[in-house]
Amino acid sequence: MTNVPNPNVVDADTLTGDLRPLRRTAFALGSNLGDRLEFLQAAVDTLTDSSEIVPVAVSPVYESEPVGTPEGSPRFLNAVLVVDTTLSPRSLMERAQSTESAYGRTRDVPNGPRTLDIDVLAVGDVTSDDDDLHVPHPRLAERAFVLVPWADIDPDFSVPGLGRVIDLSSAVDATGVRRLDEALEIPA
Ligand SMILES: Nc1ncnc2c1ncn2[C@@H]1O[C@H](COP(=O)(O)OP(=O)(O)OP(=O)(O)O)[C@@H](O)[C@H]1O
Ligand SMILES: Nc1nc2c(c(=O)[nH]1)N=C(CO)CN2
Repeated sequence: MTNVPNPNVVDADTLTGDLRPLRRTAFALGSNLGDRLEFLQAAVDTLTDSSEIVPVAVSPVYESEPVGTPEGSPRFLNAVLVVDTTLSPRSLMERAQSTESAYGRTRDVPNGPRTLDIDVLAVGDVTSDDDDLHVPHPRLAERAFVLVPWADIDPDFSVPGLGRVIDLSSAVDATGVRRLDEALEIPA
């Protein structure tokens, strides 16, 4: 049987202007290679350099030991960027991946050190179970390095199927997730 598009399913990217819903969206930013703070700032600048992505807040920066990475991997800096956007989860992931590539992210060693890692955490109340796109991000509820910064800036956001960010954050062990004095900026 051929694959006939379902006329009742609207791809948000094909809609224009006011027809597209504006969705509260969060990106997780991470770096454990090179000038980590500079790479996180580059991610904020690049992701928000679009009329379709309106920055809402960027979290403080946290440092933590790497979780689930090869022995001897360097420590991570992590932050969360919250935006409002009309773009679909897939467009957002494509922007995240092109931004990672622009700042030297390679994928040669599984879970190896990376200049920049950007995950799409959640896009409003949308869910996706495609093989290459899981939204909300399937590992977010176990990651203190994601939930602690996210709770700083959007505690009441309700993650589909999981509940409020602040409640998820309170439920994880945040030992070793250390807030730094250095701050990221949202471009003017
Ligand atoms: N919500 C999502 N955000 C970003 N990538 C996703 C998402 N869902 C699925 N992926 C897929 O995950 C693949 C691997 O991404 P990546 O190499 O950045 O993983 P990772 O950061 O090492 O691990 P993790 O996903 O546990 O943070 C990507 O090619 C992408 O297709
Ligand atoms: N502390 C910390 N550990 C990790 C991180 C990360 O961003 N921070 N990202 C991973 C894969 O994306 C695996 N482990």
